[in-house]
Amino acid sequence: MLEVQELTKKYGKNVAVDHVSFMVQDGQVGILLGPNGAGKSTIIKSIAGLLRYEGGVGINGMKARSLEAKKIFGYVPEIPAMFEALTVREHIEYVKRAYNSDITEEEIDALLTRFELLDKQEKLGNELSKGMMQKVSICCALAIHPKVVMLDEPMVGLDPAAIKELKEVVLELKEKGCTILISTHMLEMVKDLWDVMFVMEQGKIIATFNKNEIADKDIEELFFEVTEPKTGGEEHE
Ligand SMILES: Nc1ncnc2c1ncn2[C@@H]1O[C@H](COP(=O)(O)OP(=O)(O)OP(=O)(O)O)[C@@H](O)[C@H]1O
Repeated sequence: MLEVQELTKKYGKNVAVDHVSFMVQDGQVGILLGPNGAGKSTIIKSIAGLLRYEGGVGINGMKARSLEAKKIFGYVPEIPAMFEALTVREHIEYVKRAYNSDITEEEIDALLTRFELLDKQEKLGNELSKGMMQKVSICCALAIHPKVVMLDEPMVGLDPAAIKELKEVVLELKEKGCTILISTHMLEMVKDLWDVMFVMEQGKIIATFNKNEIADKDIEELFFEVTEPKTGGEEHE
């Protein structure tokens, strides 16, 4: 379970995230949606512990900054960061040891195969394309057998095969009872994945939708219902 309480982040005088609270339950996929600059990455980076913020973040009932919480928490950043001198496989081995993960060599092989990295496992971090880095970053997050996973714009830069694989991985994690939070503005990509959707605008959550409460409405329909009237109205007045 992921719980965010009254999260506020200011960059100088700019309030990027303004008293935001939300919750994603076990076995649910939460989607953070919103236009550029809405505050999605700031929320994600705050949850991941990369920023100082006001408010509270809970991971399975533990404080997000605690070591126990970090052990069960996988994070795929918007911009992947590689160790230049480690190979693809060494990245995963490194994470395995750092987190004391029980992932087996066979599972690592399977993960690399899924993301078409098996034949690239000896490539160094500084020899990878952006998409390959993104895939390594996803594999590293999965290698710790996480209970909570957060993905910041994960589809950007991935090829269609990797997008398909990632969607399947997300659904498998969900089946296992993991909590997943995905930040995106690519509505189409998360259509079949989401359980709860938080629509952001200017640092605030302006609408929350639960999939089981919205009948057969389309995710795009819902998004534009809450975001369009303001801009549309202004244009016609
Ligand atoms: N390091 C920073 N220093 C100062 N202001 C920042 C910084 N990072 C983000 N901001 C500001 O915080 C606000 C929210 O930005 P954020 O990156 O969280 O939005 P986003 O919803 O993730 O956007 P995008 O979809 O473009 O990634 C914006 O006004 C942005 O200019």
